[in-house]
Amino acid sequence: MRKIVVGSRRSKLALTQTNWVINQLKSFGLPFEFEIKEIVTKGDRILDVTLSKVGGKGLFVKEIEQAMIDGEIDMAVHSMKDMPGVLPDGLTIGCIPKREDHRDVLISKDHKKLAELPKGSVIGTSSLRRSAQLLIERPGLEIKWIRGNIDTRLEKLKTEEYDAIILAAAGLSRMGWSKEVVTEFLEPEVCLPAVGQGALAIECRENDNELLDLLAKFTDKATQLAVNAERTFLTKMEGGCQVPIAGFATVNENQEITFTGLIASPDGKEVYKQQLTGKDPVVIGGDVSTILTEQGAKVLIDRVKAELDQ
Ligand SMILES: NCc1[nH]cc(CCC(=O)O)c1CC(=O)O
Repeated sequence: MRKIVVGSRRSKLALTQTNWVINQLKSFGLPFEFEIKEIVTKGDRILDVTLSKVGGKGLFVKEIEQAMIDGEIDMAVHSMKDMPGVLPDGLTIGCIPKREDHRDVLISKDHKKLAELPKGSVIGTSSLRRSAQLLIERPGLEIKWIRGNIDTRLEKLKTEEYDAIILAAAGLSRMGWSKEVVTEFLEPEVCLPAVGQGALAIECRENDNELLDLLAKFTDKATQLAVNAERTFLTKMEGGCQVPIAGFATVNENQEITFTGLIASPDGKEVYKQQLTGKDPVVIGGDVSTILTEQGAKVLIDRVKAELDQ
């Protein structure tokens, strides 16, 4: 019987997601054994700087990918939104399970919704995407960076000078937090999610056909289409988490994809947003990128990146 070694970060969310996927795969009753190997990534070691300054996305996945290339592990479960747009040679996303809740949520100290928070309220987030969109909606709010895993952030809301924090609904529900901690679910019209938010990526070696056959059974077609449109947009815009970039797609019963892409300045004063519907995820993700670029979004991205480098 083949033993599949699954690499995972040591965080509670990563281990929960990894165990969930393994249990789903086991339920197919196929002749595989699974073993988890924990890997500490750069993103886990560096906790005191904002993500955008230390290199954004790849942080949580690079070391895990190297272990896969070296044959130390066979597969890994990532949050899709932590995945860079382009994968290293030899690796592939073998499976995309059905997406969890795609929304961001507001959790505030005295249960005040976004519209009710007094001017000057301090919101904890380290995502430029979230802060830019909050400032578009409520220019009077103050943003304060916050780092750490989900539990740490909820604790900091209680003990530090934050009036509210923003988290992904998917992370909360995978960790078993009840909906009761949530003050308000932010719909995509208010806070467009990160590319891939709420979805998982199961990564493996491109030539591991045995494992790829198993993983194929577990892919959700609608999620795959949506994520494909979103990631095409991400790659074409050359965004990372260094710039406020958001992209979210839904798929209807006729397999039609509606994709919305957004690029904004960190202060929320400059916004480029476009929605398209179509059948081909690569075409609509690419077309939204082209339209936003023509409107000036690429110039904005380059400017924001140059400011960060200073
Ligand atoms: N930024 C870190 C991160 N990466 C994935 C999730 C969980 C949600 C998801 O899978 O999209 C989170 C936590 C959060 O943003 O609140």
